[in-house]
Amino acid sequence: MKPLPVELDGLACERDERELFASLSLRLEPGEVLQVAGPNGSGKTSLLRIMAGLLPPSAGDMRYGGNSVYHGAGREDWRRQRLYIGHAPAIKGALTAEENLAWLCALSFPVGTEQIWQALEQVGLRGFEDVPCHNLSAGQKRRVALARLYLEQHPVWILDEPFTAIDKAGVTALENHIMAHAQQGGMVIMTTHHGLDHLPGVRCLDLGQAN
Ligand SMILES: Nc1ncnc2c1ncn2[C@@H]1O[C@H](COP(=O)(O)OP(=O)(O)OP(=O)(O)O)[C@@H](O)[C@H]1O
Repeated sequence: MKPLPVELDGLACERDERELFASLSLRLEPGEVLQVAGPNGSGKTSLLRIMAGLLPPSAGDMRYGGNSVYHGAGREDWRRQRLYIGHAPAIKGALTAEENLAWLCALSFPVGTEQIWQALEQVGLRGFEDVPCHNLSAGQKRRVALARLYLEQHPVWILDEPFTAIDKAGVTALENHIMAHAQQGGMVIMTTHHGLDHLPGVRCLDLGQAN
């Protein structure tokens, strides 16, 4: 499923009465990858949460296919279209990788055990399907969360620091998966301190220079 265009229209964010960014406007088309860059504290996570519809902007609007993602039917539609994976893996330690994925996907796109095992294999977790997640390493926990990118069908991915704690081979595999999603017409918005200059066509929004 191809996404519709995303438009940021004069977005601003204030936290604790400090302006992080203002007058942020841009348009993203299907097939685009946007890297949100900037120093620590510049507002990258805040912007991704605003774009995911989890934090209201202090000014401006964001539209998906022409409808505001903050109100009415546009809000509900946006939540069905976008997959947000935050910088914390957001998985439950007492549950296995398989149970975590079944639970996370049930909210939007119920999946079977076979599909979950295939996704866990894709992220290098074959043999760890039944292990409680508190017994996994930091990188393995993040891989469990990232397995959703192989399971769910959202056209827009919003990823906060997806490469954190991932080893070199895992980074390459994830970069390839992100680029393949874009080549199929999907859209990816992500923050990372990891350089992406080697990937063709990635747009960069630098919050360190946005004001
Ligand atoms: N829940 C919150 N309440 C108030 N202020 C917050 C909250 N979360 C973040 N902030 C503040 O907003 C600013 C931007 O934080 P944010 O996490 O968006 O930055 P970032 O660019 O993602 O940083 P990093 O590169 O360190 O992850 C920081 O000064 C932070 O203290």
